[in-house]
Amino acid sequence: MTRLLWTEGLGKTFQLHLQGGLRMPVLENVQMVVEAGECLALSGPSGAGKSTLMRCLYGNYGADHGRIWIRHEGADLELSAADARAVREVRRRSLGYVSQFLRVIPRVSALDIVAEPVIAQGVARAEALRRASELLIRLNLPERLHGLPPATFSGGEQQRVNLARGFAPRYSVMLLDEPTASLDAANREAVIQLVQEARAAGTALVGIFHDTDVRDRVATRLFHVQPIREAA
Ligand SMILES: Nc1ncnc2c1ncn2[C@@H]1O[C@H](COP(=O)(O)OP(=O)(O)OP(=O)(O)O)[C@@H](O)[C@H]1O
Repeated sequence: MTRLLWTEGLGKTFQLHLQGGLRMPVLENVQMVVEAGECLALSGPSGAGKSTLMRCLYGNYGADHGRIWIRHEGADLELSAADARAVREVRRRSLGYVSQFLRVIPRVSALDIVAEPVIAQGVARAEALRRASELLIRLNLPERLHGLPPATFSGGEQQRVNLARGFAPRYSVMLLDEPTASLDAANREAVIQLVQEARAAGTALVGIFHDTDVRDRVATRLFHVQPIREAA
């Protein structure tokens, strides 16, 4: 099997400067591997560190201990040691992140928001727009909304634009943070299909799915994030 994203002894401690420098260890010695075609669902109680782990994997939080590796452009790259330019390149080519909320850009249409990361990969604009439109239709976003900026869209509509933007570039590794949180049954189904197609194409996915029905249908494996008992 081909591992696409993995950690070695990953640790993360927050330091609370406003609380006299109190140290809050959240992740300790995390050994996680996700292979091509797998969808790993992070489990563990509220506050265990699932979102923190996702943010470390995307490079938003630095790791205090251990390493994070990603398969990028045919080679193993240590993401936890990569400089900002290399992280940007990994995010452009290999690593996608679908957060719960869309970052709306004033005056940019839903279609352009979805097509933008595809164009950034070097795909021709017409093809990127075609892919964007196809995904928005699959996610049931009414066509009259495709040309409008999503600032005034409903929460569920914005989340679907965000999902389309996440899936359009066909990254080899995807991180999904509650991708179905504000979706109705039909749209949850569309997301489940997208995850299954991505897996079939060899994508490795890591997700937080609080909806257990969705989790049972998309996850190939659970990864338990162990809560740490005491603050140091
Ligand atoms: N930026 C931060 N600064 C300080 N502490 C933080 C920060 N982010 C998270 N934490 C703490 O780390 C712990 C883990 O939080 P995290 O959001 O990763 O948990 P979670 O497992 O995703 O929880 P939930 O299922 O409720 O979303 C919590 O105790 C939280 O208060």
